[in-house]
Amino acid sequence: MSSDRELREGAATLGLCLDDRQCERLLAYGELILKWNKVYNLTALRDPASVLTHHLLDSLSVIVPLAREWPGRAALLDVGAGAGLPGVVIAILRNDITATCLDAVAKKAAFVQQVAAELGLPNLRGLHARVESLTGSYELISSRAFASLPDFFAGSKHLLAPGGRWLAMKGKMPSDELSQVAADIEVFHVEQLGVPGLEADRCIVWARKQAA
Ligand SMILES: C[S@@+](CC[C@H](N)C(=O)[O-])C[C@H]1O[C@@H](n2cnc3c(N)ncnc32)[C@H](O)[C@@H]1O
Repeated sequence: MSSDRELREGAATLGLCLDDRQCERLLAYGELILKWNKVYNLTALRDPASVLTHHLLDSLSVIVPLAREWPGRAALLDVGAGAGLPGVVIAILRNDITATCLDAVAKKAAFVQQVAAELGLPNLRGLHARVESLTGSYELISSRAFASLPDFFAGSKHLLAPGGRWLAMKGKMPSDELSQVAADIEVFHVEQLGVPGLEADRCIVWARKQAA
C-alpha cells in the first residue's frame, strides 16, 4: 500500500490532519481492498497508488464538507457502497457517525462486514439489500458512482429521516440530472472539489426534502 506520508500529505491538502490511528486504518483498508479484490470483485484498480488517490483521497474529500454540514452524531446510509466507498472512510474519520454500507451484491456487503471486524470499527456495518426494499431511517444518505440524481433520490426518499440530508458524490457538474430532480426535493448546495492526484472533476450535491 502507498506510504503513510502520501496519505497524510493528500489529506492535508483536503484540510484534514489525520491522527496515527486514522492513517493506519485507512492504509489497512486500502490493503484489504487489494487483497480481497479477486474474491469479492471490488474495484477495477490494481495498484496501491491508484487505490490511494481514486478511493481513499477521493472519499476523504467529503469529510470537511460533511463536518460543516453535519457536525454531530448521525446514522448514515451509503447506498450502492460496493467496497465501502465512501462509507468506510467516513466511519474511520467520524466515530460519531454510524455508517451502514448498503449493496445489492451480498459479497460486497460481506466484505464491509469483514473490514469492520478487522479494523475494529463498531460504527460500521455492511448490509445486503436493494435500496428500494430497505426500511429504516437515516439522517444522512450518501452515494458515489451509484445512479443518476433523480434515481438516487427517488430510490432512497423513504429512508431519509426528517431534517436529513443527501450527499451525492458526482464527477463533473451533473447539470442535466439536476434539471430532472423531482419538485419535492431541494438541491440546496453543489460544491466543486479538488482531489490531490486526481485530474478529474469532482463535486458534491447536497439535497433535502422540500419543507411541506
Ligand atoms: C459503480 S458501484 C460504486 C461502488 C462504490 N460506491 C464506489 O464508489 O466505488 C455501484 C454499486 O451499486 C450497487 N447497486 C446497484 N443497484 C443497487 C440497488 N438498487 N440497491 C443497492 N445497491 C445497488 C452495485 O452492486 C454496485 O456495487
